[in-house]
Amino acid sequence: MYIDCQHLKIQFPIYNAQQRSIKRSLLTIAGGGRLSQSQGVTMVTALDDISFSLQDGDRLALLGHNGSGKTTLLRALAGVYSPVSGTLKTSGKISSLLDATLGMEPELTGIENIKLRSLLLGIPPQQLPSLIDDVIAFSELEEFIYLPVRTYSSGMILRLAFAICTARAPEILLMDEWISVGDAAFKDKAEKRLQSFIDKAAILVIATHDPHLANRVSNQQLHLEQGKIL
Ligand SMILES: Nc1ncnc2c1ncn2[C@@H]1O[C@H](COP(=O)(O)OP(=O)(O)OP(=O)(O)O)[C@@H](O)[C@H]1O
Repeated sequence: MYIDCQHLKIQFPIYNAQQRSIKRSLLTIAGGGRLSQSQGVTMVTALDDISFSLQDGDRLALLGHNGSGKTTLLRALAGVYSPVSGTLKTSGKISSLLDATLGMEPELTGIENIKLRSLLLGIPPQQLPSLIDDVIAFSELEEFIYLPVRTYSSGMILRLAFAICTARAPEILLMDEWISVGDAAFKDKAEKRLQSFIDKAAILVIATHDPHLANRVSNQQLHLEQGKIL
């Protein structure tokens, strides 16, 4: 498994920055050239000339101030954004803990949501019964697992989503900050499961503002500033 990223550039066109005065003031504020004009459209350069390679066993922490490009890089790795230039090659199944509750269907029961997620994650049907047992036991939702998810509290939805997302070992794992789930009693249990889930990943990329966490979980760090590597 690997990630090979060379000279990656990601830009966003902003189509509604129409007024000349807005454009001029934005371009002035931006300094370092992150906002530019192309054929009358304002472009934000979120990432510019990003190169790195990761192999099995690598744990990369992305550090940087708000707006430095960490989330954009994770989304590009997940295939959400295509590069304007540069190349991004990956080998291995990518799992992302960017938004655990994404894709949860409120009208379906807990059990049905587990089945739906398993399908989306490509889990073989023969593994489904043990996965369902594991998620039910871990999430502690008991008989609520047979009710529609819209009847759950926000904490119950998070428990279910977290239990599903962390049920199978990932190959390449992308995380935006360290996720924290549930009340005090559940948090300890969730932390242990998360740590063992991360340990099983061949490659980890985590964005964080916390240098202590970065030192604890990573063996490589990338400091971003205004979309570039410092
Ligand atoms: N969909 C979008 N459209 C336009 N600009 C965007 C979009 N997404 C991100 N940007 C811009 O790209 C830059 C990088 O944003 P990004 O969300 O990657 O930063 P970040 O390092 O994750 O910040 P934070 O620590 O606040 O989460 C910012 O200037 C932001 O305004």
